[in-house]
Amino acid sequence: MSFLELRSVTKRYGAVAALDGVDLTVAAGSRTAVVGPSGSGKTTLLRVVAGFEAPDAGGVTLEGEVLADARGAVPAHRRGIGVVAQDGALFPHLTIAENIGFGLERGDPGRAARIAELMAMVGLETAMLRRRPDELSGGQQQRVALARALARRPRLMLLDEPFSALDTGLRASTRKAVADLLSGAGIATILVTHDQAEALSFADQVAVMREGRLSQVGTPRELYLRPRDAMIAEFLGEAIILPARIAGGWAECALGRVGVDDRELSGAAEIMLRPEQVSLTPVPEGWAADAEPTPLGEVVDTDFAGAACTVVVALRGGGATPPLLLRRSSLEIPAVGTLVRLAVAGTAHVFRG
Ligand SMILES: Nc1ncnc2c1ncn2[C@@H]1O[C@H](COP(=O)(O)OP(=O)(O)OP(=O)(O)O)[C@@H](O)[C@H]1O
Repeated sequence: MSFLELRSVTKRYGAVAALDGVDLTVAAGSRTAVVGPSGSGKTTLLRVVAGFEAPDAGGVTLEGEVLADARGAVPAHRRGIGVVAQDGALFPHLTIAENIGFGLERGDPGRAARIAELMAMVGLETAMLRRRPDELSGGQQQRVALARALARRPRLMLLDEPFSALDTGLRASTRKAVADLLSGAGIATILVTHDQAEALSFADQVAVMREGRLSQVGTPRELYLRPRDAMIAEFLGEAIILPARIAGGWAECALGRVGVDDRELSGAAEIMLRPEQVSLTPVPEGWAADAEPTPLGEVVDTDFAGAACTVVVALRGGGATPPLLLRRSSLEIPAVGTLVRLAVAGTAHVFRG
């Protein structure tokens, strides 16, 4: 039995199928990230699990308990599920202590201690308890929202883009702190995010949504290295997609002969490489071509961006192949016009049509 199971869940708004027969399972204590284009149904999925919406068809079970099916739905406050929204949605007129304690019994003698414990869990100073939300930074407010959601000891935590309002550095550190906290507490989590790097680093399982359906579900590594199609490939990072002829586990393509991850397929197909698989070495003056043909290219553009600068390379004899967009550190950017040799590390992924 899975911890959380969605079976053929459908949710319509008029003519729009926001969810169209979604099957998803989430293991106890695991972290799932849901990504997909705007309007693909990610928030609706969370709302159905939380109990803010009832599915039109299909069912949701948590630890074997039916939360929603054709017969009805358990109300949101009886599901034991915590929710943190994009803006934290704190009550602006209440103090931090009152916000965190909102779902706790007023007369409970252990209330103050529990609030202090939750503050410590999310790494906030108890001195902040008397402040109001607008006296805290965005990252601190998100931690308070998390503490409030943790207060009732949820079985499952739903995070709807909780880090999107934070700047890059704070976002990464808050995400790490939240991930460690939820894992430490053994709470299964579903995170909705627009940020592919966030999805890949946060989750054990990534689910890609498209038009109300799950296009692919797998580990971050599977989805990044073996996406089912070009849309998923490009959704999860930069991709070099080339036409190729495949035979015996090798592809002939604009980058020469490249090993592929599909030994059975033969014939024409598209292959995918991640930019970090392609290395470039400037060709020295007076260099004579090897007996072994080496793919060559010319640097036609560069863009400085610190640790991950862009180097655009037009392939020599690449025909209609668009220039390759590669990433290099600030120490390794060749000048525009440099002739470079290209080499591929690892295998290319073949899209099976
Ligand atoms: N309350 C509603 N009434 C009518 N249509 C809705 C409602 N909520 C969502 N929809 C529609 O359902 C579809 C899925 O919306 P949803 O908010 O789940 O997408 P999303 O993937 O979370 O999008 P985003 O990334 O932009 O937040 C969209 O076409 C949206 O317009």
